[in-house]
Amino acid sequence: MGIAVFSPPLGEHRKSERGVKVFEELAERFNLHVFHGVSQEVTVGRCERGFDRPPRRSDRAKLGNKTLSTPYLETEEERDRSGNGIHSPFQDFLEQLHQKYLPLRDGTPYLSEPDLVEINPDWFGICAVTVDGDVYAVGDYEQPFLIQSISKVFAYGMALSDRGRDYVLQKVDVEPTGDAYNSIVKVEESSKRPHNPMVNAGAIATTNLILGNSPAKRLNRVLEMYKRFIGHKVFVDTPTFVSEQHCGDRNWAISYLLRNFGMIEGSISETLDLYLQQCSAIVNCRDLAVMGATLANDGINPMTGTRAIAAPYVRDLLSVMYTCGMYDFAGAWVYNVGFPAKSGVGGGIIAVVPGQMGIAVFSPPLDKRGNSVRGIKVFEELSQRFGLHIFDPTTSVDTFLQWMRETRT
Ligand SMILES: NC(=O)CC[C@H](N)C(=O)O
Repeated sequence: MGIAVFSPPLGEHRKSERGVKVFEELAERFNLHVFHGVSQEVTVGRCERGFDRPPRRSDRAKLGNKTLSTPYLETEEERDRSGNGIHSPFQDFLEQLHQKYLPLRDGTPYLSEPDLVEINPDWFGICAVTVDGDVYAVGDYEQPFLIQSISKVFAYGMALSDRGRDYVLQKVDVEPTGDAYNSIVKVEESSKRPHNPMVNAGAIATTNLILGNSPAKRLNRVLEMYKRFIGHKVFVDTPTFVSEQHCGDRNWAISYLLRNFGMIEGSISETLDLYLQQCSAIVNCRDLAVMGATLANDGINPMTGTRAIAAPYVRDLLSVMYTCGMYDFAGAWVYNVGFPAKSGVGGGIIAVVPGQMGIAVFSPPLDKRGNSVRGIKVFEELSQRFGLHIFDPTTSVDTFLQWMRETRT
């Protein structure tokens, strides 16, 4: 359906005041949010072409390979290079993507200070984990690297769980900035709160909200949260943390401004340390894909069955990833790729195909916005090839999972 509201009086941001209220209530009452209950089998608005209602399980079964074999690749030969020994045309496609983009040499890896660690610009891993727990992986998917800004999604989830949505929204807004991730220009008194939790200012304010009686206990809670999402313990890379603490004048400046405007409370060094520690956690591409799959699966880790975050907050994380996850490239990403994602300067990009799978790419060379160059290419091609854009009218994303299930052996 289409919905329209007409009412002339304009409220905040010059939008029809009654209009906004009506849409907020409609969305809430009928669960119309596109990321509501992402893992539910039948989702309003995801209609297969040719169906006059959302497809049911039986409809999708009927579609089978017939409809889907045309746009997708056929298996050329039996191969077993994936994370859990799956043979499938999707695995073959990931391998082809890897081969295709490995020679791409654009971009520069991020270093907080020169020669701190060695980063190989040719590291390149791709991993997809479905809500069934199937792993498709290629290249350096087990190479450890820094989670960096991808942590912002998960810290936001913690703040929401600790303080509730209403309180967090008062402290951190959800508006995209169109500025660089570490921009300081939009941190000003009149805005009352940082723009969104995916840029540094908003992320530092978000971390400020995480509960715990001491710095160590707060850090432990963050690490425990990562563990629920990943399925195993993760560690903070101490040299990176120390280096970012030492060289991160911009983040110190942002933090002081935030406190000056009353946007954060308490010790600046305590909050900034926790933020930098959460960024310095070591993960690999497979870990990120599992974290993405957990969000795709309504907050339950498909490998362990553990709930990592309460279901109502998953939608909030996916929404801010969708609108603000790729720094000042977020608009083009939504246009071209069209599913929620978050990048980090460590070279990782995590993405979520709601209800179906998490996908992660790791490749350190970054473009000038701080996004992995190979990562962007891989996601653009994956989205186009398999019609994964959430507004793609030709391919129901539910059907993609079905196809993956049917073609794997
Ligand atoms: N975009 C990023 O990944 C930035 C993370 C980095 N630790 C910073 O705060 O500047």
